[in-house]
Amino acid sequence: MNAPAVLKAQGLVKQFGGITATDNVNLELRLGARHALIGPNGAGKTTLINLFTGVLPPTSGHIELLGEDISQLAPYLRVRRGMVRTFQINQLFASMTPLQTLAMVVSQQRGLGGRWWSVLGQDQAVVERCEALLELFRLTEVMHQRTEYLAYGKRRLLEMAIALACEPKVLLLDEPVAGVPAGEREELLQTVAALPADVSVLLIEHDMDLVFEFADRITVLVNGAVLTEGTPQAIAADPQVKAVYLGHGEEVAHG
Ligand SMILES: Nc1ncnc2c1ncn2[C@@H]1O[C@H](COP(=O)(O)OP(=O)(O)OP(=O)(O)O)[C@@H](O)[C@H]1O
Repeated sequence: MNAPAVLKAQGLVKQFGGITATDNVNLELRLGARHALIGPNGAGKTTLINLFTGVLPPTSGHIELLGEDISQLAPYLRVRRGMVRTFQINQLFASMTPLQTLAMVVSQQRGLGGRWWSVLGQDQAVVERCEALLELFRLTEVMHQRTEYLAYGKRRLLEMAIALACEPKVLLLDEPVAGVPAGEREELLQTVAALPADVSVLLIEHDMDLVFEFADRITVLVNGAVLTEGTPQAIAADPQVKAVYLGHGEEVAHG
């Protein structure tokens, strides 16, 4: 039997003036899924993520998180209910270290508010959670370096660690390897592969190698609408998908 859906879009529409950026999208992310959302430039991936997170209100349609309608909920309340996203653009605190950053987020998450500096080193549970996150995201060696001096790949890892520190049930991963130099890619790919199994992940990605390595399910978005959805094998073999990608100078080179 299928795992239950943790995130659902039902008849989701977003119009900007005359442009329909999201066109009656139905999508289900299942518990523990490794689900990728792909589509050529301008297909509406970013708009869909903004609808999920609540940054944009839908023109019509509904979004359900863990069985509850969250369509009207403010973005921070969606985070609190377990849906967290990472960002394509670096939004890190340059002058803080990975340890300080994570201590702040973990403390906040545990209701210890802004007292992270006094908590750090004293609250064993916070320390242990930070250590585990630093380890999982391969940041232990650089935990005392200011973020502004970290390699780009390490900063992307820190972004993911911050997202995980929010204890998500649903993680929206926005292009985790975009712009990462070849030498730092492998570490990132391995880390994405090692994300906790109970966190359901929706990956938005242009990199087809990562999509096909990672995903057990793929949704293809074209002109704001779902073109098709299926297993990686089915998507790679789909002539419609090939046509869309070849038409945009990209390639679905797996099968
Ligand atoms: N704020 C906005 N106002 C007007 N049109 C918008 C706005 N945001 C997005 N669009 C339009 O909606 C469509 C979908 O854009 P979107 O950025 O969601 O696509 P995308 O798949 O994320 O593209 P990319 O892969 O290039 O990031 C495009 O035609 C875009 O021009």
